[in-house]
Amino acid sequence: MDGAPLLCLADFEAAAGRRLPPDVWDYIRGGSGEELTLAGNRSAFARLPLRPRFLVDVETCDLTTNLLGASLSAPIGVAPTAFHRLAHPDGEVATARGAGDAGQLMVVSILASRSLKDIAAVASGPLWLQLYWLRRRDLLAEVVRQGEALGYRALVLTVDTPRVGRRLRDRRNGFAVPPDITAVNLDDAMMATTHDAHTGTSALERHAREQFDPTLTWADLAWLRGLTGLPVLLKGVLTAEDARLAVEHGVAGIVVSNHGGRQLDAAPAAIDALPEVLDAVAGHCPVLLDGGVRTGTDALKALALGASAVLVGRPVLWGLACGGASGVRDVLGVLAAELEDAMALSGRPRLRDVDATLLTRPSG
Ligand SMILES: Cc1cc2nc3c(=O)[nH]c(=O)nc-3n(C[C@H](O)[C@H](O)[C@H](O)COP(=O)(O)O)c2cc1C
Ligand SMILES: CC(C)CC(=O)C(=O)O
Repeated sequence: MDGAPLLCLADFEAAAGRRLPPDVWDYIRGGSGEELTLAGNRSAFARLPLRPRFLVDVETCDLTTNLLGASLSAPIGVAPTAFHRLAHPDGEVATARGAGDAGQLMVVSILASRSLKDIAAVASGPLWLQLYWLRRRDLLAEVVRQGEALGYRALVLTVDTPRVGRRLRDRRNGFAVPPDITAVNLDDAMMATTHDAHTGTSALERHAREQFDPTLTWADLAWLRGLTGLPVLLKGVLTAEDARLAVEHGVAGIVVSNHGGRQLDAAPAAIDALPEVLDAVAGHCPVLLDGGVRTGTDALKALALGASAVLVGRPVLWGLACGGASGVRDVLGVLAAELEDAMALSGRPRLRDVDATLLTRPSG
């Protein structure tokens, strides 16, 4: 790693930005359109002050939790992001090592650049598998079967990507995935278009237009459920209406997410969408959040509103770029240490003490 100590996630971001090629850096950091939602994910956290309580014994703060049967050292996990080999030659294998060392959950993207098998072989923590609904259902089914056989414990179907958002940085850069980095769990021929660079367009946008199935509806979930006994979560839910439908369709969990501001620009900030989703879900399943979580106090705010856990996307790629597996472990470790600190300093030593009174004065 660089000489300067990396003390917070912003330090990892700055160091990663110095290491990665400019087009890869733009792909990772960018959002869609005017990047309003990307900015909103951060500014919405900044608008929420915390209400600390004092004269509470905070000598020991307990961050351990259980999510769908998995024990975690903290309610913090790795959001699914594509092609980790863009950030480090070992790719998702390094990420899985780092997340396992940190005792935290990793959600592996269907567009991972290392095999599900190699990732599972090094993972000491729980793995979930994220899916995009492909037009080639045979390939989708095969990935699900493989994931289940390898011990992945849940499926996370991303619903916010019937096509890829208008990511102008990638279009300007004519971004394409380098030829030596591929989504190895899918068919080579199917993935070939991800490598086609054309100025003014994004290869990933074109690829998704061809390969992602935009006709997906609620009725199709039954097909996925019929393939597997694994719990299915939906990622990308932002409204009470969809949350209610998700519960009616028997999902095991929901990830409130706007895809890190990369899909519909002007979608609400993730933390702003969380309360209406939690309200609609009414405790029927765990609700997680991702989007803009950069500090322990951000995580604390999401937990105070009722999230079961938070996931981080870009920060994990920063950690990977800075130091492979140990960089990922350190990013997750810094976030957990900051959360522990925030719990102590706000007088909430156990996760069950982290409730809405941290944000809003109780009535009466
Ligand atoms: C480079 C990159 C690749 C991503 N790839 C995927 C993906 O393959 N599947 C998916 O469901 N979400 C993907 N996402 C979205 C993340 O899962 C997550 O929603 C988002 O990064 C969270 O916001 P954060 O980066 O502010 O933490 C990607 C995000 C980034 C930045
Ligand atoms: C190819 C893309 C759909 C991967 C992704 O989810 C992203 O870049 O945000």
